Amino acid sequence: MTQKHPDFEKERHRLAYTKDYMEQLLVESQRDVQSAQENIRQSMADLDYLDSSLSYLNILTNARFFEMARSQREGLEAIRQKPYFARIHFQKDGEEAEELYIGKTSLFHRDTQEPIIVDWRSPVANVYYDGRLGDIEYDVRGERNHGHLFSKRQYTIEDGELLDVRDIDLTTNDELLQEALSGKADVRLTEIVSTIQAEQNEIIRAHLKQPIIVQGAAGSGKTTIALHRISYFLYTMGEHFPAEKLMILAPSQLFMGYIADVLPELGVGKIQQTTFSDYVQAATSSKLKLRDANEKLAMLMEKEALDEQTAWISRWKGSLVCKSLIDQYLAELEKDITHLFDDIYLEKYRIMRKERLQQLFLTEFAYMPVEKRLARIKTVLQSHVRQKKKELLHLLAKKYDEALDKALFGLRDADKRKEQTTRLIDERDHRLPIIEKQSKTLVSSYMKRFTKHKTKDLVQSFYLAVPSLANWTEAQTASFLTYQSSIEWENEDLASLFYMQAKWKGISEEHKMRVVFIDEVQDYSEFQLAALKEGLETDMFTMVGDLAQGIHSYRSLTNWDGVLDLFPRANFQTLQKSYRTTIEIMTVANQLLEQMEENLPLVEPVVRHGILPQFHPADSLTPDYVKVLLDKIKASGHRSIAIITKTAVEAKRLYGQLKKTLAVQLLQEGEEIDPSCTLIVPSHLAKGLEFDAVIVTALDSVYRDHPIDRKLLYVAMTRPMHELHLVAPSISHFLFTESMISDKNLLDVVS
Ligand SMILES: Nc1ncnc2c1ncn2[C@@H]1O[C@H](COP(=O)(O)OP(=O)(O)OP(=O)(O)O)[C@@H](O)[C@H]1O
Repeated sequence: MTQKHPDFEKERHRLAYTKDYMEQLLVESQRDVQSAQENIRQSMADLDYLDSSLSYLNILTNARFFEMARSQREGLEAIRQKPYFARIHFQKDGEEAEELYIGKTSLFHRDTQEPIIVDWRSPVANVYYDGRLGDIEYDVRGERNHGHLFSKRQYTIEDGELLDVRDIDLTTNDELLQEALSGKADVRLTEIVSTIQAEQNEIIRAHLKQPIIVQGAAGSGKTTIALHRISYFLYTMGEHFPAEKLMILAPSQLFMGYIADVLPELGVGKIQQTTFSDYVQAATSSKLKLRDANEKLAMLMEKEALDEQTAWISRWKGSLVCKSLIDQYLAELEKDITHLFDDIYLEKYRIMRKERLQQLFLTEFAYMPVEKRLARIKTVLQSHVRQKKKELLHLLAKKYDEALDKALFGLRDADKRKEQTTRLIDERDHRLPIIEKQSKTLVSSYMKRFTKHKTKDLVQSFYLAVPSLANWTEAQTASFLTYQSSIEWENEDLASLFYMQAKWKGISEEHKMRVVFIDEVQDYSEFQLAALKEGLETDMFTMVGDLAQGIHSYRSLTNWDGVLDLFPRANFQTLQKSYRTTIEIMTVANQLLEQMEENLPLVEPVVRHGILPQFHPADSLTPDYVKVLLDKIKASGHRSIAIITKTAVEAKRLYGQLKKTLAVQLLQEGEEIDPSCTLIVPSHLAKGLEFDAVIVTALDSVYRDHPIDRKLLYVAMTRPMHELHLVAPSISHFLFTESMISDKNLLDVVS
């Protein structure tokens, strides 16, 4: 048995003290909840015969009290089994040294205000993640603080029991991290607050109002970090940015399920979680039947390359050239609208000149989207008409009064006088009500000349107009028009759609997010990012991705330069270390990375060893073979296992073959992962996921020496944490040569 830490007993007492205090609070908050409930019940009963406003007030106050007590109770219960995970012994300059225990939320002693637990997101906790021992500096709301860090200590606490205590300094390996990485056999992502590494901490806490772009290796924790940054953001800036104004854009519905449990664990609720496609459709009120994005990918995987036309159009739709052509197109439409303005008359009086209206439209309201400008002009006109009508009625009434006076007192001839006054009275009684009536409908009938358009119709008419705006050859124009007539909507059109909405109608308050987090950003085009940024009028974006996994690169980013141009204030960070995979697996995956055009540095796995990846030469995967293999993997203690195929067709075929005898699930977009099954998943859908062990197959088709295949294979190979198995008739199906096996000893061949 290993030696216990000399302070173990002391720490056990400290834990007992914390737990006791928490129990006491739990009892109190339970009492508070009950008393609030009782008060509400009483006030309800009193409603009928007491002054009801007083009872309502009572109900409201108690409801608020109830909510507070309940949320305190829930908070305490969430950390009951593991109140904290680390301690720093720290002295701020000019103050007494303190021992601060760091956990998922903070807890202060009600009477003494002593911090019993300090939140991991608090400024001082940064010292734990960032600080080396000795003299250190840290920021609190932009102010530099100095201090001295004497020690950092970590705890293993399970079910409220202290199991281990260890001090960490520069020389000790981070055992807690090692433990965290070697365990975990879940198909879901978890929070990592106790083992966040310094380079990850830097990204989580990087200036929150500044955009950040992270190029991170597979398994470097990008998704995890993005989620922790959200939690940190709300903790630090939640007062100014409510959770409803934060949005995380995930690559798929499937992925959202995969991250769903982490956010509540990190104390994050209510934030918008969606995909780019769903968000754009909601924000533009369009329901689109989008062509399956993977159709093109499948085409790419079968052919040498997408046919030049298709690739060219996809690239163009995601480019800033397309964006500037929309600007040109909209400028033309604006011109057309400008010509529609006429002088506006109330009865026979001109009450506003068209030049004034044009000036409002083109200059004064130019900062607004087109339809918003027209709506504003309508309001301006309405109040102007109201005003003018009043003036006019007053003026005319006065004019008729004077004329009547003149007729009554100026005309001697009684007949003439009568005729004149009657005429004047008739005329007045006819005209004034007409003015009154006309004024009511004048503006709305004037505004009818400006027809409203659906955003998606505008995009379609833009596409029809493009050939006259772009410098295309006849052949390009012809292929574009043929292409457009063959499809309805596809992922590539979403940028135009969102941008058009922003410029023409504006993004409604409900969809106007103020802070955006994007995972797998390498799959976005420059235009998609530009459209989001302009439409939302913010650059507070956290963007994480990996160019090596850019399997849609025919239509998305191939380098970061363009994104840096779009976000000139951005902080650019790279993460090279992989926390997911063993050294043995990463060494094989790195062979692929070396062959890629992106020139990305090799991934450094954290020091964790496992078995060599195994190559199983086989023409097919029979149920018997899979069963033996799965049993062997499970015997090593691994639970989450996936078979990753190259194509969706192969996945389906394998599923058909295995489902009768084995518990397998064919993973499809929009489905939940069933942890009790072995998953069968095509490589493009495996992106972002992780498993204990992965079996990569290339049975029906080979991974070719082609950028897209290399990326797909790289994605597949970087999914496992512990074991990688490759199954194909020949090792060349995985882009490896025999010498890699014999000379470099990278793989084990299992016959
Ligand atoms: N500091 C850490 N402590 C413990 N586990 C970590 C840490 N950082 C990352 N991990 C784990 O490493 C794995 C990979 O993390 P994550 O999925 O966030 O990486 P990623 O960069 O998004 O990967 P990919 O690009 O392959 O999708 C997860 O299991 C995560 O919990």
